[in-house]
Amino acid sequence: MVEKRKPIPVSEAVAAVMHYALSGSPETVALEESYGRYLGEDLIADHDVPHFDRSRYDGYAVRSQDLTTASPEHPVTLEVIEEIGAGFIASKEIKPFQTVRIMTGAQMPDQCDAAIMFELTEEYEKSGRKFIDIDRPIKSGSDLFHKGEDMKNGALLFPKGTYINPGICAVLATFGYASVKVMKKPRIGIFATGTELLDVDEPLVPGKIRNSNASMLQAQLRRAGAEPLYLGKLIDDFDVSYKAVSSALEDLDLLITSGGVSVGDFDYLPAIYKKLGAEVLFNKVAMRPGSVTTVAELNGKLLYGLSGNPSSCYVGFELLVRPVIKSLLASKDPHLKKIRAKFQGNFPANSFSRFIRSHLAYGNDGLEVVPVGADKPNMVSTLASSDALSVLPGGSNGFSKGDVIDVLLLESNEGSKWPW
Ligand SMILES: Nc1nc2c(c(=O)[nH]1)N[C@H]1C(S)=C(S)[C@@H](COP(=O)(O)OP(=O)(O)OC[C@H]3O[C@@H](n4cnc5c(N)ncnc54)[C@H](O)[C@@H]3O)O[C@H]1N2
Ligand code: MOO
Ligand SMILES: [Mg+2]
Repeated sequence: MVEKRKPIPVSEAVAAVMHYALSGSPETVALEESYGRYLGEDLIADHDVPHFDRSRYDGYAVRSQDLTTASPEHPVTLEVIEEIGAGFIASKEIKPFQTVRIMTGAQMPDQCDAAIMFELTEEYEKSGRKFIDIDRPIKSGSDLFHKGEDMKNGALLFPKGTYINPGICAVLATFGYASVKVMKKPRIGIFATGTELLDVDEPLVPGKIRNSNASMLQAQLRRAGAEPLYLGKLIDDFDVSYKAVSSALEDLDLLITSGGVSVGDFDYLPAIYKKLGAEVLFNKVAMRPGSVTTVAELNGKLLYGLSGNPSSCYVGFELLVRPVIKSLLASKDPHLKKIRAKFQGNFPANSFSRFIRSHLAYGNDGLEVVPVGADKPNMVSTLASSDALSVLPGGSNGFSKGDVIDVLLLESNEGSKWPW
């Protein structure tokens, strides 16, 4: 008789896997390799940025107290005594009613407290000496980049686990990090099971389909910040699959299989977990797609039996594998980013929670979430056009256009804490 599985709520499944989420360790990479990685330590400013007052414009460095009476009728005249390009510093003391030409970004002379752009001055020569006229008062501090205004010495800039975007690369360079401590990429193995599977470069034949889950999972793993190790496809044979799974575990943080996890005659994963002595945390989750998602634990390592159906595999990954990877990457918000948006579909009541492949759109009245098409679990086309999942909790009366619902973002580097 076929085994009757007891579905557990999505929240319980998430809690069960997060119980085994380990913290990862850091490694050092060159700054140029750090983009897209996650900080392996808190980033703390060890000096002010900028570390000196700088001119905002190509113009003149002035002493604002010289200009308090300046007006179009009575401009104030200053003598120009030298010129400072970016990278140079003043060599002379600037006395009352003196000024220096200064270029954008150059260090302000100590005696000057403001800059004024060339365009607001009149320059002329008299008896071989250079002068400018200024026809307005200048506030102390104006048109400067002030010492420490960007980042203050001692400030915690970004905590460990922050995703390194191009701006953080700039900050790292600013503080002299030629090499950067980043979190090691979790090493995640993938097997695609199914005798029906053809390799991507094989021609179609009756009864067989190309293996799309392996490519999809590798991309999902990369998007989550992990290093995928594709270990190949396995035919639906117990001995072959058992041997492959048991020998793969050693060198991995976590193992994913796709397919072979339901109650079919050739679904061998449940029996493999049994023979391995792994503890099955759950083998049915009250969600669609992905209800057959099974997770087992062996010596603290998680074995994910994701569904063979592409959409079920995809959703099972995003809800249950991604947060474990993000924890290994030191994220404090490891779950998919959750926002609220106006639902643009109509779905009947369902006892299982539904995660509808969707697109987030910017409507005239705010964010809208639009189901992208048929929601059958075998479909890959709808995955291709999804950047969000509409969350329709189980046990409700159904959802209609205009309802404001939870939406999970698939492409965001931000995340959410649990519970959503
Ligand atoms: N009697 C029941 N039958 C099924 C149930 C159930 O509860 N009772 N659950 C259904 C649900 S829901 C799902 S989802 C699937 C899950 O099946 P498995 O995870 O065991 O996966 P397979 O049977 O191996 O394959 C399912 C489907 O996916 C295709 N597939 C598999 N691998 C790949 C791949 N790498 N790339 C592309 N497509 C793949 C495979 O050919 C099948 O069509 O079970 C239902 N049945
Ligand atoms: O629930 Mo299955 O896992 O739809 O696709
Ligand atoms: Mg099956």
